[in-house]
Amino acid sequence: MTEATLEIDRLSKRYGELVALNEMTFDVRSGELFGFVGSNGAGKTTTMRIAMGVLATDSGEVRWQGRPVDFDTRRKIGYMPSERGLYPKMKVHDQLVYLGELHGMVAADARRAADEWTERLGLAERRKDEVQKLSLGNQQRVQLAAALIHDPEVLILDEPFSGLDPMAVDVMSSVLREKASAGAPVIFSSHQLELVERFCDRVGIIRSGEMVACGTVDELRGDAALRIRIDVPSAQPGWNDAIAGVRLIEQTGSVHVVELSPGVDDQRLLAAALATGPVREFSPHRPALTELFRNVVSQEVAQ
Ligand SMILES: Nc1ncnc2c1ncn2[C@@H]1O[C@H](COP(=O)(O)OP(=O)(O)OP(=O)(O)O)[C@@H](O)[C@H]1O
Repeated sequence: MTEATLEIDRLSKRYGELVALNEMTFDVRSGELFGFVGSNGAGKTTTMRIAMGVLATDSGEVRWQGRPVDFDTRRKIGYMPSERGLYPKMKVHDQLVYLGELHGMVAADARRAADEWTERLGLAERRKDEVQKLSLGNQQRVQLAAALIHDPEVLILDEPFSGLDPMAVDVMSSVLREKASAGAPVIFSSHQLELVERFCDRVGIIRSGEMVACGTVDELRGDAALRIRIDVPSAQPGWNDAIAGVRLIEQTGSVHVVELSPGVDDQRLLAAALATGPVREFSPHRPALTELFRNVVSQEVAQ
């Protein structure tokens, strides 16, 4: 394990009978953008709150640079809670300076950082406004500034993109990428799977408090069964029935997406397709993260 890694090691958490986390384990490496996804109630917020130390774990450990996260280490983490944690009546700039000082910055440094981040995040005109007078999207920008003000070594962000307009998504994305490029591990939760797929280096899909798939989107695809997209305009229904291990997933007009069981020879399928007449398309179908996610969720239902 490299030193600059945030390790989430077998975290378990119960609320009475409810198992919120069951040995949740993964790591986020230096310079990496890690997308943390899962259904509502899967355990994302619980994991992040434990990692930040605002919630106690029943068992397991969170480590940063090989050492358990403690009070001092926590000051090196930038955290954006899902419930948002700003003081509504405090002015934007004052609030950021105050939060910077809480993290141990001297006032002049905190003021300079508040100037820089409000500028960078498009809030320069709003510095003297009370937070409660800002739109939700702008409050979220302030929340991001609050997570960044003390130049943290690690970023843990709970749904930072929810409710942002496309311009704000771009600003948020470039800031997070910049922090990762500077060496920080960046973990964020999101239900916007297209964005996660486009943006993250690795993705962790959790289900019922456990990590069930973790890796690059390509690696996650590697675990999925091979799917092929075939356009056979002259085919009659049942044209592929003779080949065992081929399952029709969807059909739109003459375009079929089929799934092949392990060991099924795709060339036999191609021969069957050619036997129907012209074949306009025959290509591996690369499932999007949304589809991979649905597969994981449907396994949950099937269990
Ligand atoms: N304080 C609490 N008391 C009891 N149960 C709780 C508490 N906090 C969370 N839970 C439960 O723990 C489970 C995990 O919740 P958590 O908020 O971590 O999920 P999540 O993945 O962040 O969900 P979402 O995508 O909806 O934000 C859920 O079943 C939730 O109802």
